[in-house]
Formats: sequence, C-alpha cells, structure tokens
Amino acid sequence: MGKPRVIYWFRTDLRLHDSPALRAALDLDPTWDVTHLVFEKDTDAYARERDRVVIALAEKAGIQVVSRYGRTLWDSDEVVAKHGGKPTMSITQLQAAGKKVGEIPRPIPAPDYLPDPGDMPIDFEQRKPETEPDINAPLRDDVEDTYSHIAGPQGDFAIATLDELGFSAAPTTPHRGGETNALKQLEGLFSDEKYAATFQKPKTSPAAFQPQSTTLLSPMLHFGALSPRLFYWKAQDLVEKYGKGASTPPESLTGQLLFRDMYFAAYAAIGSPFVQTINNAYCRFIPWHLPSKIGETETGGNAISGEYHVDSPQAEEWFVRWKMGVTGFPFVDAMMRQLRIEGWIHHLGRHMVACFLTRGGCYVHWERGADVFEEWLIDHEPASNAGNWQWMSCTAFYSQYYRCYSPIAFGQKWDKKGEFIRKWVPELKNLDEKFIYEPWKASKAALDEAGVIIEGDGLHEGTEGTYPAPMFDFGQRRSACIAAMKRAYSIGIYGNNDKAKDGTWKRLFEEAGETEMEGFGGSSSGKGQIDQASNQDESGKGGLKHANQGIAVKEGPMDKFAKRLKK
Ligand SMILES: Cc1cc2nc3c(=O)[nH]c(=O)nc-3n(C[C@H](O)[C@H](O)[C@H](O)COP(=O)(O)OP(=O)(O)OC[C@H]3O[C@@H](n4cnc5c(N)ncnc54)[C@H](O)[C@@H]3O)c2cc1C
Repeated sequence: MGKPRVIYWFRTDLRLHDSPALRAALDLDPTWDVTHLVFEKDTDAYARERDRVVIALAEKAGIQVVSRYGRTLWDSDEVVAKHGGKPTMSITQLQAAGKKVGEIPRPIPAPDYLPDPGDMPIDFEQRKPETEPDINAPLRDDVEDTYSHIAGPQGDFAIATLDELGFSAAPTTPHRGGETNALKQLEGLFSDEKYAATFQKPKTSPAAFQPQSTTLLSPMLHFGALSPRLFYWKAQDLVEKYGKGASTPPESLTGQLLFRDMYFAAYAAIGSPFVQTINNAYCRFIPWHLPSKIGETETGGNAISGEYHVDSPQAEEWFVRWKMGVTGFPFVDAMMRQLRIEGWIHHLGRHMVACFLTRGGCYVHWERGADVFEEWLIDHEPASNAGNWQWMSCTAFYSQYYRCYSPIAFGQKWDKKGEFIRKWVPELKNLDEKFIYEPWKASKAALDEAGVIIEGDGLHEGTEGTYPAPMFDFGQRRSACIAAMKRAYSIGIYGNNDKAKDGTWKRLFEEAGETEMEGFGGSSSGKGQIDQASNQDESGKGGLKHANQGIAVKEGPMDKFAKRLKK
C-alpha cells in the first residue's frame, strides 16, 4: 500500500499549536491520496449527528476516520463516563470527574511543516447542498457564492470572504481573530504576572472598556484559534511560580476554563435537550413569556423550532426593547448596544441583561435571550450559552432566584460616573452623573442642560437626544418575578415532565395563583404570532431609530420585526 492521503477537516480548531487531531493527521505521513479523514472531536449535539453521517459515508467509501479531542481541557465524554454518565452541574463535580480522567494533558507543539498537497485534481461531479431556508437572507445584499465551485469561489480552497458570502457591510466588531492574534493576546495577558496570577472574576468590572477587565479570549477559544490547554497550563504554571496571593478556582483564570469544561461535559451528557427546556430533565419548567414553539425532530423527539408564541404583546414589546437596547434603563441599554456592535460583553454584563430579561424584570423565556446571544456573540458556544442562560434564569446550576441585579445600583457599584453608559448611550453623554443611571428622575432643567428629552419607546425615530422612559417600574417587576419564581419552585416540575409537554402545567400554575402568565395560550392558534424566521419585507413607516447613534448598523431582521410590531 502507498502512503496515506489525508483530508484534514478544520472545524473547531483553527490553529496549528496544540492540535492533537492535526498531529494525528501528520503522523500518518500523508501523500495526499485520500485514505484518511481527520478532524477534532466535537461533542455538540448537532456536530455528533453530522459526524455520524460523515463517518458512515467515509467508511462506506473505504476512508478511515481519525478524530481526537482538543477543544476542552479533558475529553468531555470521558468526564461524563467518570461522572456516572451524568452531566456535571457544578465545578466541583467537574473537578472530581476530571481528576479521575487524569491530569489535563500539556499542550503539544505546532508542527514544523505541513506537507504540500501538490496536485489536487477536482474533476469530479459537484453536488451543491440545499441552502434554503437561508436565515441570513435578510442580511445579504448579494447572492451567496460559496458553492459556485467545489474548491470555493476562487477555486483555491480559501475560506470565503464576507463579500463572497454576499455581505457587503463592514463588520462592526473591533475584535479580530486568528491564531497569530490569539497567541499575541495570550502573551500580553501573561506578561502582566500579577494580573494573571491573582485574577478574581467577581472583582473584574463589567463597565470597563479599552481595555476590558477580563481576557477577551473567548472568541479565540470558540474558533479554536487558541487551545484551552495552552491557556490552562500557562495560568497554572504561573500560579505555582507566583505562590502566595495567587487566586484559585472558581475565581481564578483556571477556574474560568473549568466552568467552560463543566458546561461542555453537561451538554455532552444531556445532548440536544441541553439547549432547551423541553425534554431537559435538569432544567426547571417555568411558565416564562414568549415560549418556544415546539417542533418534531427526525427521530420523533421534541425540539424548539426557533419560533415562539407571543402569549403577551407587552412581554413581546419588552423583549424587542431589550434586544434593541432601548429599555429606558441606561446600563442595560449600554450592554445590549455593546453586544450588538462588538459581539462581546463582560460576563457580569451578561449576568445583568440575562437576569433583567428573565427572572429579574421581564419574565421572558431564557431561550429568547439565548437566541439573541447566539445571533450576536462572536464567542457563541452552544454549551456555554445555554448553560449560562439556565444558570442566570435559575432554571439549572443555580437557584438563588431572590438575588436580582438592579440595573441602577449594580452599574453604579462599578462605574459611578457612568462612563460606560456615556460611550454606548450617547443620547445621555452630557447628563449629570447623579441621573445617568436614572434619567427619568432628572429635573427638566438638568435634562435641558444635557440636551436630553425623555420620550417614547425608543423604537421609532425621534428628535436628536431623545431617550425612552423606563419600560416598567423595576421594583414592581422584580417583586412580581420573585413571587412567580417562588411559585414555580414550589410546583417544581422539570422540562422532561409530561405536564411540561402536554400543557397541563397550566392548571397547576393557575391553582397556585400564578398571574404572571395572564394571556398565556392566547396566541397558540397562530393569531398574533410573529414568525421570527420570516424575512418578508414590509413597509413600516417611521424607521427604527438605530440604537447606536453615529455608528452604522445594518438593519437586521429584528429591526424589521420591531417595526412590524409597532405598525
Ligand atoms: C447569559 C450568558 C451567556 C453566555 N454565553 C457564552 C457563550 O456563548 N460563549 C462563551 O464562551 N461564554 C459565554 N458566557 C460565559 C462568559 O460570559 C464568557 O465566556 C466570558 O465573558 C468571555 O470573556 P473573557 O474571555 O474575557 O472571559 P475570562 O473571564 O477572561 O475567562 C477566560 C475564559 O474562560 C471561559 N469562561 C469564563 N467564564 C465562563 C463561563 N461562565 N462559562 C463558560 N466559559 C467561561 C471562556 O472561554 C473565557 O474566554 C455566557 C455567560 C452568560 C451569563
């Protein structure tokens, strides 16, 4: 037999350093006569499903498949196996199971060379994949060109550019990816030994910008431009060298990476129900507003469909205003605008806006918030996103629902003068710091002096300097939410309970005196529902005021959605 010919499938590992799968491919000493397919293991539910199909096809074609884990500190499946097949629901469970798996492997060096693929004849039939429905259609200005040629639009196997994907707008995020940047960022982080060795997450400010107070390495980890093991061992070695005063998990840098592994292992154990309530035995059922529509999977199971029921027009309006960063609570709005433009916000900022949308304000389903994060985060990770939304909404991992973030006091704790708000909510940039978190309390004279008009709902074009009044009384909403959470906890059903699935939960909650769900079920016939996936154009007048004045933001489906809501 001749030398092996290997296709290496870059997926969750856009790097050369510490890539066990790439190493395995190179160890085959390939000649490029395809005999092997090699890729990094991915335990996300959709990836497992895809890989099952790919592996079957490859084996049928006589191609050997090799895969290695490298996306997490430990192989998530091994962690689950050492945890009795169960999901890791706390960092201590993860640590205990990880210990049984063994020491986190040290990173392996980048290869010295990559073999030249040489001649790659591609004179075979190209079967173009189905591209409908195209959920990005509203954002494209041009046709997607990715499949015009089997070796990519230019025929050179390069990654498609934004233009080639049909997007002409320039990216709004200032953050840039790639392994070179990732390693430079890592080096910068560890050059400040005191910062890295004594890092305590709860002491980092969500309002800090230029620079932010945490590492901002999450997008690099998401794309695999940075190996989590390299990051871990840099941090761990430094802590050992630093000695007294060094921080420890869960607050330390290593602790942050352990949280990441905890969510990955939880997802690996639970599978697709992990990213939803329905069928998820570990996620509490709470009758939030705007629940997902449930569809049937190919295997006959239930899965959220990406669309949702509008049980309450009021909650729908709150949700849209939350997403657009026009709630009238400046700290929440600043966070949501940073998220929309930059694709990243600080962890405690995520806490703040997630609590506000769910159990500490709007009582809107955490799955709605997770959808928005999925769309906008540049570090979006299904395991971390769903897991953290469950944590913050007190449906899993965490249960202290009576502890809510105040959109006023919490921001003031970090940023008395409101500099973060001034950056992201420029309508308020000249407002006295006494009112920057609560502009509705400012006197007419103070508002006039700052050129601010408090008016409207923020969803429509207004006079320059117009900022909306708060969309509700926060104190009242917090009390209503805590009372509703208390009832839901006492009823105590989970996503795999039949009552959660067949609708009989409703009677249970009515009997317990639940009023938060008024109007629930009113639109399940389809009336009043808004199909999020719809990309039909409509001619809503009075264009949406873009939340970030002076910053070009492309109108997305949600903008159209918001206009339609107001029509
Ligand atoms: C509602 C909500 C949704 C979130 N969605 C995501 C997501 O989609 N993708 C994502 O990577 N993180 C998510 N997080 C976790 C966390 O907010 C981000 O990982 C972190 O803010 C990234 O910034 P950083 O790299 O500066 O973090 P650092 O504090 O510097 O931490 C270093 C690394 O540890 C990991 N990490 C830290 N905290 C967590 C955590 N709580 N959960 C999982 N990993 C963590 C990240 O990979 C991060 O890059 C979410 C948090 C919340 C509250």
